[in-house]
Amino acid sequence: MLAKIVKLNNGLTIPFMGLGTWELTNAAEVVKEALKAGYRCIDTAVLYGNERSCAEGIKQWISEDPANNRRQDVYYITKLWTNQMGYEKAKKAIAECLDRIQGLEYIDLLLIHAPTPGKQMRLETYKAIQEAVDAGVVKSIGVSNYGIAHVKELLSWPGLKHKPVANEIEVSPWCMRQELCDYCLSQDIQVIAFAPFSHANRINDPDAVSIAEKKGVTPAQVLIRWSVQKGYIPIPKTKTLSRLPTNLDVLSFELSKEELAQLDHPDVHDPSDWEVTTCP
Ligand SMILES: NC(=O)C1=CN([C@@H]2O[C@H](COP(=O)(O)OP(=O)(O)OC[C@H]3O[C@@H](n4cnc5c(N)ncnc54)[C@H](OP(=O)(O)O)[C@@H]3O)[C@@H](O)[C@H]2O)C=CC1
Ligand SMILES: O=C1Nc2ccccc2C1=O
Repeated sequence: MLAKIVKLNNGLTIPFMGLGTWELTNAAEVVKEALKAGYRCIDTAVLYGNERSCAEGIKQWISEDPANNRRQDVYYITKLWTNQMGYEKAKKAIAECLDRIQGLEYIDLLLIHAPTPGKQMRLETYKAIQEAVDAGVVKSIGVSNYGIAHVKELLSWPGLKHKPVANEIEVSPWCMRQELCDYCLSQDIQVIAFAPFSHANRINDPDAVSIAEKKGVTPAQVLIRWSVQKGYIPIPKTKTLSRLPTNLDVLSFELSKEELAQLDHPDVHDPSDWEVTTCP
């Protein structure tokens, strides 16, 4: 039986999957409906331009039933964009993130969106986000799109005070990143798996479709379940309200070892978005 929450290396927990919000223009509505359907983790970013709207959806959900829908039951993730890196810029950017979600009080997980601006910027930014944890306005911190070398750089940095709890990276059967995922998990860093459908490019994959038909579920559920069974935290996106409950319903069935192997494509590396895990 898979747990609905995953323990982080700082003792806190994160829901077993989340809702992606990239390109959601009606984020408030989708987020509120997702929470009503049972989602408890929302992934946004400064880049997406919808942090305010995501927060609005969370606040609306809380206000509909404040006795049962509580702030602490929702896990809110956001990310600093590459032009907000560097110590001073990151400090300012964190204040702006908090300002946009007024009423939610804190960010559950703040990530550095990408390693691209270079070592000095990465570590200066990390210093700033560590201070946000010390100030109590951010509960956990982590990274995104970091490769093994970037994670090692951070773990061996003398200034490290709060270990990253997660690395958000693209992972799907067509972008398995086995070495990177294994390395993160070996360091007790959770893998948040973005683009589990490879941006919908792979939703009609014949293997996913045939396994789905056999089990009476959708190919999307099969791909999300693949990620969960690998030990990752998938964050599929949908703007289609009717897809929210089925995408979340992945704990009621199981993929066999053979089915997992049928889906695996260890020799394929086909990222759907960007590939920056190997940048200097
Ligand atoms: N840290 C980073 O650098 C990155 C992070 N991310 C995060 O990961 C999230 C997920 O990745 P994303 O790129 O959105 O791609 P996904 O792999 O989640 O695919 C989303 C697409 O799948 C479609 N879809 C969703 N559910 C179903 C279903 N049940 N049946 C058929 N089609 C379906 C959606 O269509 P529709 O919406 O029309 O229903 C949409 O077109 C992002 O939203 C973002 O939060 C993504 C990329 C980079
Ligand atoms: O969700 C995302 N989609 C993207 C496309 C390009 C770069 C970053 C991202 C995201 O974070």
